[in-house]
Amino acid sequence: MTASLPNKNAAQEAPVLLSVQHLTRRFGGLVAVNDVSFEVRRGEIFGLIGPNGAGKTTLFNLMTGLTPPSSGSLSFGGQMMTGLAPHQIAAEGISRTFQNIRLFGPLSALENVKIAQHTRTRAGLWAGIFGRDKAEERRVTLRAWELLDLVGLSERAGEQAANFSYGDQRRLEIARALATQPRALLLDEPAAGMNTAEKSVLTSFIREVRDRFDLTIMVIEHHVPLVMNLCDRVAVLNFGELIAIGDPASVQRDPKVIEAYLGA
Ligand SMILES: Nc1ncnc2c1ncn2[C@@H]1O[C@H](COP(=O)(O)OP(=O)(O)OP(=O)(O)O)[C@@H](O)[C@H]1O
Repeated sequence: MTASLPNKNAAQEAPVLLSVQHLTRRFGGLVAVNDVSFEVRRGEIFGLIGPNGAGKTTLFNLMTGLTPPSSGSLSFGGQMMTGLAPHQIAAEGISRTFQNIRLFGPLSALENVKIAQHTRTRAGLWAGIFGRDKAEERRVTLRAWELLDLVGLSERAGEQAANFSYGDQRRLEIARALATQPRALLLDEPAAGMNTAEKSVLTSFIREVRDRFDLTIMVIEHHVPLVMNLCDRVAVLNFGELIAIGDPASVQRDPKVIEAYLGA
């Protein structure tokens, strides 16, 4: 696996891919995401941090259609995504992983990646359930092998996902997310549950995935050294509000950010 430098300058000049405008989500009296606006440029690795309960996962849920916004909008590649169902947003090219891993535990790693491809294959979901034609099946299987190889799991393709370590399950989740051929990948705490050795290779792995698939990546992560090393820019949420955005070093020095973390 080859490490690459963050393409910070390239990302700064690249066109905007994701535009979040005044996104707000209320749950009863609680404003989980409060009038949040920012833009992510093509090719960026964009971090989203903040204390527990700050609204990070809710923001990902809003961006992937799992939770409808109370107000505000998301556009992707200039196209409005607000109001689309999760499978439509995935088909447009925004894919994600989850904080609580959502693999099919009893199925093999290979089957997990094959099933994830249904949003992109010609025959769609019905074929995922009732079987594809032979040529399509071969293509889907080959691509699943390629993705497992990329995340370093091809030698365990036949093993049940439930038997994998946390770190390997997270890598398998990334392979699944890539199976839909996204343009943007949203990673919700990819280092959670990983041991130190797994965490140390995660940065170069995520950069390699970005470079190889020409992706734009947003990442929620509590592990601060990882965020600081990995991300071109970082946004900070606190009580649902965007309190800081910028390069990792300046965000880390921002008094509002320091106060949010010390007060948490
Ligand atoms: N479906 C829901 N119904 C009611 N409240 C919710 C719901 N989802 C999230 N919340 C609340 O919204 C707030 C933001 O939660 P969210 O999970 O987005 O935070 P987070 O920044 O991802 O936290 P963590 O770092 O702990 O995962 C919390 O107060 C949470 O309890």
